[in-house]
Amino acid sequence: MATYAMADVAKHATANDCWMVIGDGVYDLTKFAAFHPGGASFIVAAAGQDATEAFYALHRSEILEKTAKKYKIGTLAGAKSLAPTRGALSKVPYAEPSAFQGAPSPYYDESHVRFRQAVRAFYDEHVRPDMVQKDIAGQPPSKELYEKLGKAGMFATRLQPGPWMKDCVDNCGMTLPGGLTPEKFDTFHEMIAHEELGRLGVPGYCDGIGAGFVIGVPPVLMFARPEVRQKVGRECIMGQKRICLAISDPFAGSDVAAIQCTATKTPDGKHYIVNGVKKWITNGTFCDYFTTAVRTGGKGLQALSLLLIERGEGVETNPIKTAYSPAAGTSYIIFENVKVPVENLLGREGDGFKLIMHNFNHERWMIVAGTNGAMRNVLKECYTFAHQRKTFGKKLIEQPVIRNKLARMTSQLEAVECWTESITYQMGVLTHAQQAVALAGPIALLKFLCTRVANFFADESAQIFGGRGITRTGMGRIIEGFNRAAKFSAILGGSEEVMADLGVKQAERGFPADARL
Ligand code: HEM
Repeated sequence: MATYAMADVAKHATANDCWMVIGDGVYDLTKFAAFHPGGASFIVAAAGQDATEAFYALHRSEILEKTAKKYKIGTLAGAKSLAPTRGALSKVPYAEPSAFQGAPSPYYDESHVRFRQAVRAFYDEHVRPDMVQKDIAGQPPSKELYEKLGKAGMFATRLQPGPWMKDCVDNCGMTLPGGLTPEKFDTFHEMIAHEELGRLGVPGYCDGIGAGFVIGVPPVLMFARPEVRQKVGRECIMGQKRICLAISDPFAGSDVAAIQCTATKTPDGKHYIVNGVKKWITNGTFCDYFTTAVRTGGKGLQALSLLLIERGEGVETNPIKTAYSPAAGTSYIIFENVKVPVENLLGREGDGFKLIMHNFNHERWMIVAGTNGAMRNVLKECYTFAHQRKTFGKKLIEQPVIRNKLARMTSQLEAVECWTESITYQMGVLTHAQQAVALAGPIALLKFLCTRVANFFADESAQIFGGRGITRTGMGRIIEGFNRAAKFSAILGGSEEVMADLGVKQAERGFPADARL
């Protein structure tokens, strides 16, 4: 591409011959002006000039990569590119957890930095380019994308460390991001994997990328019979098949004991016949397997079991319209006389509640990690916008009221992240049984805190962005999307109220009988 001086650009300063500079690029916008969504007049007014500041006051960088690409005719001599680099860590204050902006930390080493960059670069290349359009169109991630994600280890690294990772590396041709090995993979790599997906800032489409997998496959990997475990585990980790977790039904959300869906054994003892309904099941509209809570006996928690149901006769999945995109595949599922082999029982009959609880701590922690990632991105957006946007003749960052909002958001997120790291460390060193005793309460309280802070973020970030914070496309699209989805984390995996109560009740268990003021 040609290199121009500013004097060359200045010669093309009319509606019929309209060049301008944005960043380090020289654009000929003569033909585009009439199609400009903001109107032709702005383009013509900037003809022959360096429009960088005006452009960034009103647009996101991605517009240059997409719409403007075909109008780029060269670069400006000596100018610096402002385009974000694929996979790069941000230098915007607090846009990354402190260890990823150079601060020392006991939790991370160089492999975590490489891993975060590789995961981000993968998403930048394979997901970011069309995620917004697909989210708006309500189109779930394609089968091809699922397989690409599987092969690149993007699903495996969103599971707890376990033998399944090495199995897929050794036997299914899977590689791991950033040259990681299964032996090196730990709970912090996993936390980063969840954060990075949340960070993409398109909650509906991104939940379409395996939100069902991360909660649906662990019971299969841990409690299925060996043949079922290997087959289904590999298929799902490699992205060839899709799975979801079907616990809630219309009468039972956080109140798992009220589940009504039944599974009755056939007289020959070879099958279960499943009847019932499940509601709010993420990824249900497009998945192949359903890890399902069913009632195999009478009433109460002891009559619950977990069953792996394959899509087939008698399984009907219908979309539920939620506040975010149908790309997440949120579903209402009807099981009508579905025949399921008894080999698909996970654990033993009556173990359902135990297995669900086993999964819940991890699910709640995972929701926290994803929400933290989303909040980091919102914070980055807010700091950056506050520098780009001018009102009353000043940049937003020069207004004390905006700095106060940033201070409150930053300090709250830093506090949540530090507690998340501390619990992540404990998860990595405690056995599962120890975690169930020691971490159920703290994880519940962490989720409670995290989603309260997310609520605060939703509120304050929209105030910083103003009208753009309530607009689906354009500069504030991430803020608007975050606002629409912030409630999901506060409800899914155990509501905020249940989390708070559980946390304190768990603490009560260890209350010393001799404690006095
Ligand atoms: C390569 C050059 C440009 C391209 C490709 C471009 C593209 C766009 C697009 C796609 C939108 C709609 C954004 C949305 O989804 O809300 C938009 C809006 C707008 N653009 Fe541009 N634009 C360019 C340059 C400029 C320049 C130089 C100015 C003037 C200084 C300008 C002023 C505006 C305004 C005022 C809006 C309305 C959006 C708002 O107020 O938030 N544009 N532009």
